[in-house]
Amino acid sequence: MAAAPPSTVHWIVRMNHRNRTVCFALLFAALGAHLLERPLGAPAWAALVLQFLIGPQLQYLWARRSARPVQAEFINMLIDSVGFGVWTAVLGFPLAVTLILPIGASFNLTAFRGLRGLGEAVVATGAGGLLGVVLQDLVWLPQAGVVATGLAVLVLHVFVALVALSAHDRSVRLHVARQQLRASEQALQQQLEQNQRLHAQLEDQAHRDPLTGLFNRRYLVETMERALAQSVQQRQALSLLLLDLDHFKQVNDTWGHQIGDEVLRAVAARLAAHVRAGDTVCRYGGEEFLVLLPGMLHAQAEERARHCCAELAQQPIQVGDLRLAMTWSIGVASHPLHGGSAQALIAAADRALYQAKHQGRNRVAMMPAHA
Ligand SMILES: Nc1nc2c(ncn2[C@@H]2O[C@H](COP(=O)(O)OP(=O)(O)OP(=O)(O)O)[C@@H](O)[C@H]2O)c(=O)[nH]1
Repeated sequence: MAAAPPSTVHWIVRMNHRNRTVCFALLFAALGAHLLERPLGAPAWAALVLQFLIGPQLQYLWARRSARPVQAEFINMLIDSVGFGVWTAVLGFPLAVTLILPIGASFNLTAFRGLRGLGEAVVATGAGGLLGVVLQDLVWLPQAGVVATGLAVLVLHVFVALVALSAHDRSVRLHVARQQLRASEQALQQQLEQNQRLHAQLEDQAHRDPLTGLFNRRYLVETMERALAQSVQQRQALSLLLLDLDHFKQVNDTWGHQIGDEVLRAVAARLAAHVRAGDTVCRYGGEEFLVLLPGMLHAQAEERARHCCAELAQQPIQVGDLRLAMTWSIGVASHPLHGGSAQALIAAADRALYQAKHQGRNRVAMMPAHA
């Protein structure tokens, strides 16, 4: 069965309507029993019916249609308090009624409006009492019959029980709502973390070459600008190696493009395995790679390049059963020796690489300072 849609009537209006309907019916009986002992005529009965049987429904209709239902309900509670005062005085201040009606009025208004509500309840009930004295003169009949007294005490019990039930119901709902809120907060947090992971993954992918997994040229440009700025600031050297596989076209032509891809992957893995933590290895072009070496002096970079050259020349690339002898031609450039910008350094390394190729390949070359 589908759950009933939540009511659109404010919960204070609903709760007071339920409490009034039940308690006022009992109050009608309790005050009616007093009236039987003190016949005050038809107008008193009419007033009793109006306030305690018809009143709760009229008050509810008015409050639920009001643009400000809580404010309307507050006025309803003041009307209740004035009415209680009038009835207490008119009936001659019978003991039980004199106790429970002001208590009920104060309890309700205090629950909704705090200390201010308590003051308002006292004033409204007192004003009602004065009005009752004006209407009826001051009568003093504190004694009442057993039925009237018993009914009055029953009303107080029922009223307190109804209010306690509402408080319990609201605290249970609050607890459930808090748990739901916590669960959705957790779900949101997880979603956020997943999004952050995805974002980091995507960002990493955007910086990677899909074939070799090395950084791509775009990433290199960004990184090199940063690394250079840092080198200038810290007055440190920065070197770069531009490596190009020799006669790579022959691999493709002889063994096919797929084997060529495997060779590129294998040389990329070797390069990546031989760098320091802060170095950046990237695939610069087809069979061209670039290694950025922050803090490395030119002589050390040259040494590193020679090591790369020797290592590849001595250890052929293994692709399945194939052992392919490959060699590097490497151009070396350094900051500040060959310039202060990424563009100048790459151009110097490129010229050196061209020289290495021109001189017969499988070698390292570098340009003179600021050539
Ligand atoms: N398999 C494969 N080949 C590529 C890739 N990118 C570029 N190439 C090939 O790399 C080869 C580069 O050839 P060239 O520029 O003539 O250079 P090379 O044969 O290495 O000769 P030198 O550099 O002069 O020693 C071309 O055949 C390209 O098709 C790639 O991602 N995979």
